[in-house]
Amino acid sequence: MFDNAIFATAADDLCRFGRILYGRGWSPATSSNYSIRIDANHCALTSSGKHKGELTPADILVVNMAGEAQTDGKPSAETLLHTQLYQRDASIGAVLHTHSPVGVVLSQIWPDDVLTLQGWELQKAFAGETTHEDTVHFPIFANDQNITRLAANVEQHMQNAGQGHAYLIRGHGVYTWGKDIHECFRHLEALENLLGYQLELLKLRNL
Ligand SMILES: CSC[C@@H](O)[C@@H](O)C(=O)COP(=O)(O)O
Ligand SMILES: [Zn+2]
Repeated sequence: MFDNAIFATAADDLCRFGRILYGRGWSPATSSNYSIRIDANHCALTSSGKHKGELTPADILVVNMAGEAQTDGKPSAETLLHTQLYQRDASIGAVLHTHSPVGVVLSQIWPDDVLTLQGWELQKAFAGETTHEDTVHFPIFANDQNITRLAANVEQHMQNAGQGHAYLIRGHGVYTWGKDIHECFRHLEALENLLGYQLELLKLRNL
């Protein structure tokens, strides 16, 4: 079982952040999914197919770490990409997945399977990063409609190369996480801006 009061607070937070992320243009046309851990075995998660700018608590459900719904509703099609993170790291308290134009376009054109950034002050917005002189790595996974296989692919990569702060899915979007929804949102904002800088550099260099 889970604590209903903690779930209700998490559901309110997910609705509030949905309005913010939709307002930024990062979650168009029902895309994206968001979650907040409510205890060791459960998270609050957006239901599948909902408009992210108009979420109400009725659009949020509880899933266990196997991705099984514990309350009424249809869980996000990408539930396993959330539970994969919660299962591997007990310190993760929130996960945000968005479809921002910058993330989608950059992931589509970037030729390598990892995006390495260095030299940007905003890298320090990621927990544990202390200097622009370090490099941050964002893997880019091939998009896959088989989410079980994609989640296994992500887990395998993290076991081999480390967890990092975020990853991209080619032509699809980004996933990032944090100890709570506030840190997770900070990571997402940093990621969006860093990807934007990189895309702008590519444009300028092609001029
Ligand atoms: C509306 S296209 C986007 C979806 O296919 C998916 O990638 C997505 O982000 C939202 O899926 P959902 O099942 O609503 O959580
Ligand atoms: Zn998606």
